[in-house]
Amino acid sequence: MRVHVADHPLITHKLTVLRDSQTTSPVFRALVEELMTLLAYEGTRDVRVEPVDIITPVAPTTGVRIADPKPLIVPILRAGLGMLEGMVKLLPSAEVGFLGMARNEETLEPTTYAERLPDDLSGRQCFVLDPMLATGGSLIAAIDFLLQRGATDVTAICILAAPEGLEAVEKAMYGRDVTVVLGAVDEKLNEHGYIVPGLGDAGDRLYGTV
Ligand SMILES: O=P(O)(O)OC[C@H]1O[C@H](OP(=O)(O)OP(=O)(O)O)[C@H](O)[C@@H]1O
Ligand SMILES: O=c1cc[nH]c(=O)[nH]1
Ligand SMILES: [Mg+2]
Repeated sequence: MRVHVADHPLITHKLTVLRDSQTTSPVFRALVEELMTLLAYEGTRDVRVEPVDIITPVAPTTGVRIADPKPLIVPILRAGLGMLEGMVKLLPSAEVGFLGMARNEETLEPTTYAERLPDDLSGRQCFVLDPMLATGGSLIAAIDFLLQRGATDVTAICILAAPEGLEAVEKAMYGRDVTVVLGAVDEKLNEHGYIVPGLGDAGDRLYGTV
């Protein structure tokens, strides 16, 4: 498994505003989308392309286009939904599938409550979107799901991770064609499984249930 932590002052700046408990839901939503666009640049570095012949006003040339089968973007509901728009802006030809997952706040175990994905993902390149990688349980379950359906390579894009969760994902995905792109790796998890310093509950902050 490959891990890439974005190291860019614009990302760190936007992350600081995102973390601030005074930041309102509308601003939080806008920042998640902007951060997604910046992380997508890194996350799509290995997107598959194929050659295409075109004619410019001056001369014929060969360029590239996103290859078939088109990539599949999979936001993990709810919080991953906040990242979807930023990703489809950069990859408008991609297909979108959905996984609904909720972490039990006592046991910290994830459950999958909704799934809307193509049955056969053979040969598909998948991009999983979830802002938070805490214990890693949700991301491991989501990636396992896609690999079992035949996905060949999976890139997860997360805004924040805890070192404990990242290690768990690395262990679970050892030897698999999986890449994790992160905005930052924070200090630790607290006793409630929250990322410290983190940003709180991403789903609640996006959709205003606090
Ligand atoms: O790494 P983990 O310990 O599994 O935690 C991370 C998960 O927790 C959050 O979702 P949550 O379960 O709060 O659902 P929500 O997006 O509906 O708020 C987050 O968006 C991840 O999916
Ligand atoms: O810090 C955390 C951990 C899990 N889910 C979140 O939304 N935030
Ligand atoms: Mg939540």
